[in-house]
Amino acid sequence: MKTAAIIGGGVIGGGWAARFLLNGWDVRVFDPDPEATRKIGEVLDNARRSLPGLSDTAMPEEGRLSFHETMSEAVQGAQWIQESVPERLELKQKVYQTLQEHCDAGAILGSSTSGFKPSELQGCASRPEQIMVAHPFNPVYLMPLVELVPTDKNPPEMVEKAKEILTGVGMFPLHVRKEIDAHIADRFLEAVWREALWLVKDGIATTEEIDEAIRMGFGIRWAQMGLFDTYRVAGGEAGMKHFMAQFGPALEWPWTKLMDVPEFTDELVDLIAGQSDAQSGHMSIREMERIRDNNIVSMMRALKAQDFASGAVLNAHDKRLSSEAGMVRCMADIADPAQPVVTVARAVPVDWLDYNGHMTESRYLHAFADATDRLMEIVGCDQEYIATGGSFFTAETHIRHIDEAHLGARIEVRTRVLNAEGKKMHVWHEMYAGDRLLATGEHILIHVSLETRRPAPPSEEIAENLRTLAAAQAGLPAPEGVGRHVGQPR
Ligand SMILES: NC(=O)C1=CN([C@@H]2O[C@H](COP(=O)(O)OP(=O)(O)OC[C@H]3O[C@@H](n4cnc5c(N)ncnc54)[C@H](O)[C@@H]3O)[C@@H](O)[C@H]2O)C=CC1
Ligand SMILES: C[N+](C)(C)CC(=O)CC(=O)[O-]
Repeated sequence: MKTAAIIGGGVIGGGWAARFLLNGWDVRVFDPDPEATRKIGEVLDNARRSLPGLSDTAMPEEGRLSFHETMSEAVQGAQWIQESVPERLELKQKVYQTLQEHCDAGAILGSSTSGFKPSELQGCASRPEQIMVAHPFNPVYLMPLVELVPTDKNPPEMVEKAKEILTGVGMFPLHVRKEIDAHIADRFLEAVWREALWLVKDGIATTEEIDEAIRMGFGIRWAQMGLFDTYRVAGGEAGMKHFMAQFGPALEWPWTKLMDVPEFTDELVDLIAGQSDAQSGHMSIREMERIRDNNIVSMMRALKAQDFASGAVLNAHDKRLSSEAGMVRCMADIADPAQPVVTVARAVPVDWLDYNGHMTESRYLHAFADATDRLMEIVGCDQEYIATGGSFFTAETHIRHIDEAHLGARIEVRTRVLNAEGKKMHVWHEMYAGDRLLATGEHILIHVSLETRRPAPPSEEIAENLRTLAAAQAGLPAPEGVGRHVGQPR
């Protein structure tokens, strides 16, 4: 059993709890705050409505969540212990001393610290080799990045194990090779934060104007290509050297106030907080979290389609989840060919919804098209085969929309091959949420040559696999609604 202990269940600990739990781990929480159960419950509600939407395959069954009165009880049986107590070094060191009196010597202790170096955390620990920084980003259940900062006290196999575990819960562990205050990413955030404080303090821009400057421009660019690749492209055909030649001199100009820190007076705090209230005070933090989560999921799903940056991390995680869930990928995986084959299992993501608050009509076809793609792969019409010049084109589709699906609903498509003769394949999909039939899709596909773009016979292997499925499933009752057309009299 995979078990994680979460020590400190605030903003970040709650996010870690959701990340592990929704990826199938049992999660044991210790937090002395009497409100911790409620707070984590609310974070979990948000995670449940957003995280499954990042996957194009079903997430595993949730693990078990438990709350414990003591740290010693919480760490029992945990292979991963994530410390997310407030950012105070002496508090964190004290927590490690207690943890190490009770936890397994082989467990990994990750710290969420935004800025302390791992050597500082290991300072007075009895087993420093267990402790490393695992610095996440908020919301931890959606953001892939975790800065993993070990020291030379951590055995390399423990560092590898840590990477494996973090990858296994869908994260992107960035190995920070040399420890430094605030790691890599927080140094940037700190620089931007400082500059922004100056702009507000000096009355140049409001908090809202600064946010617009980020979200309408470089924030979008950074999310997909980062800093250096973005500037390389900005250098035009001559690339990075030209970019640096053009903008290098600006380093000498007064383009930044980064060397100075604005004095953190009550006046400055009130100025920023007042502008921030005016900007977004009409929304609750939970509401803002939901808006943020919808946006992040939609943007990352767009990157998924490009298999790029965080989208590539999500695709790799989907592959792992799909194989762990035992999704059928080839004929040999099919346990009983006489039964419909499960070709899609997933949650309804936020970008599949419409103004009626349910899965929009085109996404029914999207899901059925994914199911057909999976069937093609199963019978041998996979990427490798397609590269040889054969494929299927869809010639006709009839969808019946029978029931609604809402955000986060787990849907499953069960597929039958009704007929497969020569170049033609007749497919029947049924989409379910639990026992509820949501839709049926009936499709005729024609095998084609990608060279002539005309019908052509499939390979003998594909033809044989299709015949096998059609013959095995022929004993099932004819599907209700098969062969129907839009029959409304004029
Ligand atoms: N908030 C953020 O944006 C980020 C914070 N971090 C880091 O995560 C850590 C936690 O920060 P937040 O979650 O933001 O703080 P938070 O204040 O939301 O949560 C801290 C939690 O720790 C609990 N706690 C206090 N003493 C404890 C103890 N002795 N044992 C167990 N729990 C205890 C508190 O009751 C509280 O629920 C910090 O090290 C912070 O630097 C990392 C990434 C982002
Ligand atoms: C502001 N912060 C230093 C706590 C930020 C982080 O540590 C990471 C994040 O999520 O922005």
